Amino acid sequence: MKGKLITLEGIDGSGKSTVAKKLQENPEIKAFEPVFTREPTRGTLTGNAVEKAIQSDTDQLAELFLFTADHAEHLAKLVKPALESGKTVISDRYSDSRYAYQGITLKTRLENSLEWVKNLHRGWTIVPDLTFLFDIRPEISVERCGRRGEQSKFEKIEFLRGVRETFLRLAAEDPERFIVIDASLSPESIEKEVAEKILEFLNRN
Ligand SMILES: Nc1ncnc2c1ncn2[C@@H]1O[C@H](COP(=O)(O)OP(=O)(O)O)[C@@H](O)[C@H]1O
Ligand SMILES: Cc1cn([C@H]2C[C@H](O)[C@@H](COP(=O)(O)OP(=O)(O)O)O2)c(=O)[nH]c1=O
Repeated sequence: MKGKLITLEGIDGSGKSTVAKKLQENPEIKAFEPVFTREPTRGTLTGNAVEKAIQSDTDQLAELFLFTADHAEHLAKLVKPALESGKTVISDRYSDSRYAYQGITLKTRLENSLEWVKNLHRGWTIVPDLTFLFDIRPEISVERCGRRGEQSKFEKIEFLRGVRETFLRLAAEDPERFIVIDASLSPESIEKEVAEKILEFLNRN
């Protein structure tokens, strides 16, 4: 039996991690014993490399390959084995983050950068069964990030506007897989909506 892969996507500060944490405590979700994970991975060789790249002025193409190497490692060591043993996997960020972020960072370097980045994944990635897009205006999410205290080089309003548009484009192209969430609402109402949709999906499949 193959398990289901559910991903949470959205720009920095859209509230993915907050909801992921709440889902982990939700008794009805817990009953399915999902594996919670994230990209970039934490504490791995590839995850550490990505962390250093994000904190420095790394070449954008090199950065794409580091994020993609981390995805390969994540798939091989965690996602694939879990799905093969029938488990549900819930990942805070996944391949769509590469399509949206690196699609933008590389847009002046590669012709049709979005397609190029998608093609790089073709043939070996595992496409999620369900993806929640936490949609929010970057003006709001960047302010939230400021309050959180972290600073990523990607947390710039103009840049995140492009990333948001790309995420929305990906969602429009694949409406069967994506559910777009209004991430400007309260954490409680977002968690309720996401949990309900996950339970509906898992009970149906
Ligand atoms: N729905 C929400 N409304 C207001 N603030 C929120 C909401 N969700 C998260 N936050 C706050 O915004 C910041 C970013 O949230 P976080 O979950 O870390 O976002 P992400 O994982 O998408 O980057 C945190 O300080 C968090 O407490
Ligand atoms: C997974 C991934 C993340 N990123 C970016 C998004 C974030 O700005 C940064 C770190 O991801 P993350 O730690 O998830 O940041 P946040 O909690 O703010 O959402 O890396 C990419 O550019 N490409 C990718 O493939």
